Amino acid sequence: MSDLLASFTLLDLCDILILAVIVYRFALILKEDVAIRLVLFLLAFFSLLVLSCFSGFAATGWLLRSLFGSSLVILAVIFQGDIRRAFMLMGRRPVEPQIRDEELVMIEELIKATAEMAEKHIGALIVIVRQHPIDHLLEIGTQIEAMVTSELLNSIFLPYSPIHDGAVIIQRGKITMAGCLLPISRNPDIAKSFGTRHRAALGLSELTDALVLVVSEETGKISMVHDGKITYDMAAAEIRRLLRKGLDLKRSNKPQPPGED
Ligand SMILES: Nc1ncnc2c1ncn2[C@@H]1O[C@H](COP(=O)(O)OP(=O)(O)OP(=O)(O)O)[C@@H](O)[C@H]1O
Repeated sequence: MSDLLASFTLLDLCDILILAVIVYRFALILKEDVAIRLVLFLLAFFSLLVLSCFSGFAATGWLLRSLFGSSLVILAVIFQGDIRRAFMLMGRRPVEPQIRDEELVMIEELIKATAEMAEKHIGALIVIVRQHPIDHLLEIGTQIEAMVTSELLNSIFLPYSPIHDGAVIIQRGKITMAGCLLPISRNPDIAKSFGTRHRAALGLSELTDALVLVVSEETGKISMVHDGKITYDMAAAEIRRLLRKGLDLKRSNKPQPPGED
């Protein structure tokens, strides 16, 4: 030990300090963005390798030369997560919602109807059933079996229509009921500004996976409710995006009957 200390020079001290800096910088680099990390890592590595060749830093030179031999393996280990992600992205096609033409038409009808009703401040509540059945949660209602069209939705919710109060239910791409009472949410955190129409939408969405569109009679704003959450004052593009996504998820979760795509 005393021999070791006696032969310890200033050069050795610098050598150890350099090693400490390399380890420290290396730890910091790992926290940064992958591309920057890679460039910085390679730059630091080769600069130090060259430096150590022309200086007397034996330990640093030895370490870097040893590392250089297996640098590819080391890089693969350090960046394994990023490399895996890059390969996965390379092999993956962009995910577009898989949605049928009839559903696209239905979505456009819903967007048209809600926009028209919002403009005229006609209140509306429209439930789009996905996987969970909701029949046991509906109190009253009138059975209908009709295509989803903006004209029909507009006329159902007209104030003098006998079935304008309550919710319209859309199942399997058809309007199946109107004038339905939904369970009201008991969530105390719902903003006081939301009345029973919005609370009914929230109540159903807390119990099922249905998507619910609400047009406020008072403000003329359109909201979408799902999973017990409300997105208030939505533009048509956002409604379209969420409906497409929601109906696509419905399909991907559900076992397909034979013959269906
Ligand atoms: N449980 C329910 N299920 C379905 N619809 C309901 C229910 N309760 C109330 N509604 C509908 O909401 C209407 C009353 O809306 P209210 O003004 O209380 O709510 P709101 O959330 O403030 O909506 P708006 O912004 O349109 O006024 C009723 O006329 C009825 O059509």
